[in-house]
Amino acid sequence: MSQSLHFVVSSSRSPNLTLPNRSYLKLSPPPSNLRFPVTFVRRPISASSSDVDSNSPSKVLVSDNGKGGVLPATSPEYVPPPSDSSSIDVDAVTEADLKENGFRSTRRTKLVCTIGPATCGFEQLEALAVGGMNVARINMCHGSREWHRRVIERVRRLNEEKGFAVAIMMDTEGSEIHMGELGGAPSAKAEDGEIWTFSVRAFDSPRPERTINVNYDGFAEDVKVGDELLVDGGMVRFDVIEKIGPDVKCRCTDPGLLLPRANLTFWRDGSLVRERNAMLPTISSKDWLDIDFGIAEGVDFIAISFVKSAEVIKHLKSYIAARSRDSDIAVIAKIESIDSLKNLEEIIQASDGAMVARGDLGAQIPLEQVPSAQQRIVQLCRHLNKPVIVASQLLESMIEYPTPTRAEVADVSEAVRQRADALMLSGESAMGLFPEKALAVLRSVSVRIEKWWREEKRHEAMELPDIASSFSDSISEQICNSAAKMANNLAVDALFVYTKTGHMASLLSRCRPDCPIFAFTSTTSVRRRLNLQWGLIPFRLSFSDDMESNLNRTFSLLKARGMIKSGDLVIAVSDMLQSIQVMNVP
Ligand SMILES: Nc1ncnc2c1ncn2[C@@H]1O[C@H](COP(=O)(O)OP(=O)(O)O)[C@@H](O)[C@H]1O
Ligand SMILES: C=C(OP(=O)(O)O)C(=O)O
Ligand SMILES: [K+]
Ligand SMILES: [Mg+2]
Repeated sequence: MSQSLHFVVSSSRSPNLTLPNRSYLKLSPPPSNLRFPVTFVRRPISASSSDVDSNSPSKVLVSDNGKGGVLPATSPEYVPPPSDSSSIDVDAVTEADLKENGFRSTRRTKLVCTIGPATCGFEQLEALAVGGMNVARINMCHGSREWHRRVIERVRRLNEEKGFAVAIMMDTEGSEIHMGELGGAPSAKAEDGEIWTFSVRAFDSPRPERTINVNYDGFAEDVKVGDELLVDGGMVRFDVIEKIGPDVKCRCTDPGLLLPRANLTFWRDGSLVRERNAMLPTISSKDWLDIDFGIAEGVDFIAISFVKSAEVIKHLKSYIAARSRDSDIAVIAKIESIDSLKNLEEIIQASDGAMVARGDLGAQIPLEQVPSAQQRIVQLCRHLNKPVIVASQLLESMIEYPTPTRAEVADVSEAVRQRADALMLSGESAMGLFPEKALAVLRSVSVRIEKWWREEKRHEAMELPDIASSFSDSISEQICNSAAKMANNLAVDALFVYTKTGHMASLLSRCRPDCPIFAFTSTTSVRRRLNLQWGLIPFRLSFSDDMESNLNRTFSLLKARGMIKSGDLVIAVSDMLQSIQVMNVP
């Protein structure tokens, strides 16, 4: 059976348009001069595309025999066609994935990799991109600006030469209290019962034995004898036993390895001590210099550590808007402090996205409260239509071992099941022994859990609240909600969205539909930014206000590359023409 359908939700959108009433939103009958004959064919989800991974980047590529490795989906020699106004930009890995596995099995959860000494080379970065890295994160806590500049350059070159759209996220150091450099040593071992001195004094090299420099001047004033000092949220513990001027003497109670620049917190009667250190600025003077660096380098995201209030986010956004030409750097609020949990909704509202920074969060609130905080942050971000990253210790054991613990796989699964936009690797990719394998685990677990969720239809009946702030936005939101619902009900192969700013694409992503979302946008920076959002496959394509010609061009370009085929069922929406169109690819 086939029949013709055509949904058009009225005409074009203009910011100044005042809409008379809601009857404006209507489904028009098929016009007699229907130029898009729409054939609607019902078919089962599994009819055409395989949900099973084959030899693709989505396959489980990690083996614990020590030999397993990432099998690149494409040859490293791949050179994408030159981009001009008549072409479409998509990376080789996505292209191969779509061709080999069909739309259904594309990965929806995005992957962020922290770049460090283990992954900063061009080939290493390329291996990560081939392995599915969507965003490269540089952490300004470590390394020099010159080091970070070279990483950014390599990622940019990779994008240009190989057609990737890997975005760059710069993460600020923030005013955290941390240890100094250990005089060049990679680590220092603290044994049970040993007395160590923590001091704001700077020491000459070589560092005196059992002495640690602390970066915060008020340290000795804030701590009290009897406090507990936690290194890296409890990897090593000390009791404060004596204060002598700037020096704080501590006895080790939980032995372990001290790493350079490890984070320090102190606890009194079971709670985090918040004295003068609570007054430290969220963005330090060093952070402002790093932010200037990030703006000059044109990074895509700036993640702000230890956010306490929405004000700091608003302040930074206006700073960026005044300095960055296109002001298109997105600001990500890292939720990792008690204050950020208190002001969560307004912080997320003010930001362009959030990160559940579980490392420091778990050092600021009792560990057993971290999972519920994570769930709350992920849900709130989805309600407010902000991308959310779940970060820290997802595969911590893979810093040293080629295979994850079962508990780590369960943790990754839970984040995917919560439908977070993105998962992040920290030490696993920055300085671990198996960065590509860790990425492959995130990839295969994501694909498998997403598939499970679709099969089981584990849609929690999440009623998304209305978030539009204008009637025009409300139309976009309703169109996207309806289009996503239709896409599920009709089991379409893909949603297409033509979007200039990316807003409509994010509204579709927010619905977490069963099919992938092909997001067509005319600028490379928007394309890169969309790479952080759940379910979006961003393409760069120059398009016009004429949806008919956009669709025809897209179909022929994608067909020529073998990424779609005649008969695929597609729903298209756009932010120029507020419409929902259902059609088979001609
Ligand atoms: N640019 C870098 N240079 C050197 N080491 C780095 C760099 N980035 C990250 N690392 C290493 O990887 C570890 C994990 O990274 P991350 O989680 O981002 O930092 P942190 O542990 O300080 O919060 C760091 O502790 C550090 O040892
Ligand atoms: C991601 C985090 O921040 P950073 O790695 O910068 O400490 C965290 O604390 O979990
Ligand atoms: K940081
Ligand atoms: Mg942190």
